[in-house]
Amino acid sequence: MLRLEDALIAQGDFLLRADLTLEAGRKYAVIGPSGAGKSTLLAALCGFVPLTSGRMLFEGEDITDAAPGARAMTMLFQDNNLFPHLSVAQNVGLGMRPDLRLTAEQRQVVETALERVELAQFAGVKPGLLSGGQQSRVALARVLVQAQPLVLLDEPFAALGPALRNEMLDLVQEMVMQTGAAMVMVTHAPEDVRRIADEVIFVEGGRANSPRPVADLMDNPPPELRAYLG
Ligand SMILES: Nc1ncnc2c1ncn2[C@@H]1O[C@H](COP(=O)(O)OP(=O)(O)OP(=O)(O)O)[C@@H](O)[C@H]1O
Repeated sequence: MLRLEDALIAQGDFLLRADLTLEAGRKYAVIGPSGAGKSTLLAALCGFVPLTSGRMLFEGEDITDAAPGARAMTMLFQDNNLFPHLSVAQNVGLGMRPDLRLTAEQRQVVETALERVELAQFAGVKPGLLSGGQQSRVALARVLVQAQPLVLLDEPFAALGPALRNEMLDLVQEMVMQTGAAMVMVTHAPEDVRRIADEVIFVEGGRANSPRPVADLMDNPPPELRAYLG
């Protein structure tokens, strides 16, 4: 589905190389030491950081220079990126139309997404009045209404407690299974890897390695991964 071909990604003096393929409907965990370039990889995938060299292909089409909004993917940020002056429903609606001129049908999609994350009763409320977990669910509902084939998550639930985090991870899983989307999630928690992912992208030493099946990699980690896992 998505191919990074001989890619070189630069953030200031930091360089990351990647040559890998993501398959439709698969779930990938991105792991690696702090500062290894996990966020940089996601930022490049969704177009916030340009490739210095190499190409990115989506379904065979060259999207190397495509603007973030023109890519068939959604990014969920750690801070949820909610607008405090808009209601919960409006924050979700932004996923469909940035000018919020929603048709009746689109409003129905928003309502269904809010039901899906069990927040229907908070549709008219400002996000500031919600708990951290509820705010994460608003952001998830916005991902849901966008219905893109690739969902990128950069440590989305790091600020939540363990029980709530697991609940959110399960909800994300359900969502991507329902929509058939592929998912790429950065995580610092090795225990999340088996819970959420089919495959692991290990980022280390200036390289984002090709995805490997979870069991294959976690049961027989190469020395660098063993050192990271501790
Ligand atoms: N905007 C920037 N300008 C310059 N250097 C940057 C910028 N953003 C990140 N870097 C550098 O790029 C490298 C990779 O950072 P990145 O955030 O991708 O790592 P990470 O693996 O996601 O780390 P962490 O697990 O700590 O979040 C780091 O050395 C960082 O200092």
